[in-house]
Amino acid sequence: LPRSFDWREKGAITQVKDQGACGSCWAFSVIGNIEGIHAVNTGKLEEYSEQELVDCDTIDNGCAGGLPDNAYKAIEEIGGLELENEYPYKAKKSKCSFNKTMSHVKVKGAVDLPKNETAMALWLVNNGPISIGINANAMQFYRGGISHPWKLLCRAGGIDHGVLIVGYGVAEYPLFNKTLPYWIVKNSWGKRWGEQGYYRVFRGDNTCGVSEMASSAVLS
Ligand SMILES: CCC[C@@H](/C=C/S(=O)(=O)c1ccccc1)NC(=O)[C@H](Cc1ccccc1)NC(=O)N1CCC(N2CCOCC2)CC1
Repeated sequence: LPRSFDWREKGAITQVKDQGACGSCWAFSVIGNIEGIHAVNTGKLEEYSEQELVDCDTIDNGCAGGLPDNAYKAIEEIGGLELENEYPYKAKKSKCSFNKTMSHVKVKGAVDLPKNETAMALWLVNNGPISIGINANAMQFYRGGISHPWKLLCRAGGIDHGVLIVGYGVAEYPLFNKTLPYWIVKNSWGKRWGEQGYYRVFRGDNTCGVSEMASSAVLS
């Protein structure tokens, strides 16, 4: 297992987006995963439409929430994903305008990863970025650095947000003879949030439930 890994360096991650005043985090998490897996499989990085999920995924609830596992199934049923610039984001649910001839990628299934951060890191290196559910309590006031809140302040059972793990690393603090392993997480609250839109969270003790709901699409 490499000591650190970052899919952004391999051109598999698109720019950070802003979901706006719409509870569509689940759609950004899933689209980010599919963009990454497609890039790893084909060498081509494309931006797919979160708005298509908000409008056309009838299993989930648009701006009122959703689950990645539902979304993968919905994309299979819808018949694929249009590009971001063909079906742009509006931060509100509107009539589904999916055009089957504009489908650029097809989902044929999904995998739920083991609830084990070492297995997740190995899977990430071999396959691509991972969609996860996370308790966002520690993200509301995050300004940067490696977030490692007390368990009782960020319960693994209180998952309420969908985000994307794009890599992992280890921070060294020789002065204190300390090393901190962390996950690199892509959020969907704009580039000005956190570290240019990213969140680094401690890796190794299921902080904020990072290993509770890890999943990925399987592309055809
Ligand atoms: C109102 C929805 C808010 C939205 C994310 C909004 S958010 O703006 O990113 C944010 C998150 C946390 C703090 C502050 C702001 N949250 C979700 O979509 C979360 C994301 C999530 C939760 C658990 C595991 C994985 C992913 N999901 C949810 O909110 N839900 C899960 C699906 C559920 N459906 C009910 C009907 O039957 C189908 C399922 C609806 C509630």
